[in-house]
Amino acid sequence: MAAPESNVRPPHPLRPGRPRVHSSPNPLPEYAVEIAGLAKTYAARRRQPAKTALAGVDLAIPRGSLFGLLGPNGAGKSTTINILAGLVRKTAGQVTIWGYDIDRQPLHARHAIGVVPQELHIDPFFTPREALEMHAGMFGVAPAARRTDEILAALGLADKADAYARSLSGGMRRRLLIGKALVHNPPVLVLDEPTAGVDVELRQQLWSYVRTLAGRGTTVLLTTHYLEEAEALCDRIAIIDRGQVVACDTTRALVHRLDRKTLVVTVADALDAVPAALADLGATLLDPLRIAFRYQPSRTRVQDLLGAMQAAALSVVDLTTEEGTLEDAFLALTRPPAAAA
Ligand SMILES: Nc1ncnc2c1ncn2[C@@H]1O[C@H](COP(=O)(O)OP(=O)(O)OP(=O)(O)O)[C@@H](O)[C@H]1O
Repeated sequence: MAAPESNVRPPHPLRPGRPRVHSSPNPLPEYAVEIAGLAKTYAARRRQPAKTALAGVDLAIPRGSLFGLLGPNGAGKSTTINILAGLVRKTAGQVTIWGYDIDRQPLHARHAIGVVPQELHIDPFFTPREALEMHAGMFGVAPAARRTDEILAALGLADKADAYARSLSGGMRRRLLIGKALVHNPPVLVLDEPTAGVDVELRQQLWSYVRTLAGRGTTVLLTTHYLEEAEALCDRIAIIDRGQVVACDTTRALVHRLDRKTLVVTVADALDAVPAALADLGATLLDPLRIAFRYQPSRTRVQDLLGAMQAAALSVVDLTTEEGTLEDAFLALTRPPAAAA
């Protein structure tokens, strides 16, 4: 499949099918998506009170990044994505996609983005080939400029190109939805929970395809509930909670920021309990031969912990250290429902 050409403007909405080489002085925006002060309050309906889903979100997604948007249920992830996709109207704030303001240049903005929705809704009466062709038509991509066969092949759907969509498995449907989001060759691809409910093998396939797209220059924004997915795929992550961004950093820095590590020491002789001096340093007994120290690397040196072991006349046989995980960072940064105001 041809590389999405990030230096090529999406097709002009009024002159479809003819992507134009960007002629502005700043052909490649520094940020593929910029969001400032984004707010959304869903209006009250019947017995439902008004609901503020986003309360001033600021996000800058660097061009070419694989960016993860994480957050607990109801945090505002889908609302953010639906605003980018033009499906939900924001209450306040500014959004640009590939440099196009979604209020002032909505058609350009929409052509710069492909959105893969969470729901696996596919019209059962169209084959994958027909579905892609129709979608390309909707975006005004001229027949000669369409890449239907390329996309079907890249997504492993070539042999199902002319099958009824209703005969496709869940995984194939998900891939077809990705294909639909790519027909107009957008520089920004948004995946809302791309691997929810898919098996391990397909998850690996999708990850690999997402990495390929990112490697070719497509900016990818994905939401996921699977923290290991974000950790494995994303170079930057924003954590959103109750409509606000509570952290936004490189994946590595987020984990590092936790400032928590665990040192596990194996001792030569079985213990009934940790000596009091070690308990004061945060040590606990994992089993009679292993002591765990949970410590903050910024405050405590491993050398000091080992010194305390020696002072307690314990003979060390082996030791390992464990970093915090993204899950630890996520839990530390988001509030459980009970702690909510
Ligand atoms: N159409 C709507 N009308 C009223 N409230 C809504 C609507 N859509 C979402 N909400 C509310 O807005 C808040 C944010 O919802 P949103 O779907 O954006 O969160 P999310 O982070 O995507 O959650 P999840 O991970 O569960 O999909 C929630 O409290 C939700 O109930």
